Amino acid sequence: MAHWGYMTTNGPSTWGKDFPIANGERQSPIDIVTTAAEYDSDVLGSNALSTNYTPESEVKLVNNGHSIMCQITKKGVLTGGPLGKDEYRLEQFHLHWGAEDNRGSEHTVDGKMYASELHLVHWNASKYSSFADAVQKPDGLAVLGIFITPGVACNQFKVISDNCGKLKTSGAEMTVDTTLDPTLLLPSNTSDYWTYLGSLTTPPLFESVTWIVFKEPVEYSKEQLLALRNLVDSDGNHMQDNYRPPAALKQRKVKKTFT
Ligand SMILES: CN[C@H]1CN(c2cccc(OC)c2)S(=O)(=O)c2sc(S(N)(=O)=O)cc21
Ligand SMILES: [Zn+2]
Repeated sequence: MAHWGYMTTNGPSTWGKDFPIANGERQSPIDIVTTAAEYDSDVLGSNALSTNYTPESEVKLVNNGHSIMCQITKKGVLTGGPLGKDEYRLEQFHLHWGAEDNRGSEHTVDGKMYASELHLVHWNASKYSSFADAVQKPDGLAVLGIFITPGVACNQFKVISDNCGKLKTSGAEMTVDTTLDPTLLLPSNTSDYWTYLGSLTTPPLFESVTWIVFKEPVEYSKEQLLALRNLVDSDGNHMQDNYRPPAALKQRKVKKTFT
């Protein structure tokens, strides 16, 4: 098969050919229907979600042909909330975005799409020995989803948006000699989120992700969003609209931590 992507010929509607799990029981993203989400105080209220990230001393950026990714080298831990006592290690973060501000996020909220969505990918280091070991396990991964909306610039994201111009071709990598604290990429309110069991939103679409999607969006400037749209994908086209549309909820419940 031609390499998967987001064009008509290789996009989300074709992924089921090579990745039949595309039509599975716990696929992501989903449309979050806010009135159907269930407040669940015992599981969520008892131990708050907590992040303990170590700032990166240098920033490793990769254009992987589908997104721009930052490889994490320091020890960063996510635990609590739906993850219980398990400690999930931060592995990488990347984004999905649209060609215009009216689209680009993967999760939607009552049908509303945001301009972009940032994903911080973690693996269950309490139960598995490596990312590769965890990536296919039903409780192997946890991804924080942060909605991005046009507004003021996000200072911590500058190191990425300022270097997109040097990562214009698929496979391009660079290391920027500056620090980056992933904590500062999160919204100020990290108590209010939706959570559900889902999957990777790209091939191989493994059903191994506990999704945690924050209610509060983060603002990026127009210039920062434009920088993402100037990246080039593995087919040599402008990398944009690299989002999968919502999949069926099937027999799942979305939980929320706020009333
Ligand atoms: C291309 N994108 C995926 C890359 N991955 C990957 C890397 C190595 C091996 C592997 O399977 C064998 C998968 S990944 O696990 O880091 C993730 S997370 C994710 S998302 N959008 O759901 O947050 C997409 C991808
Ligand atoms: Zn993603």
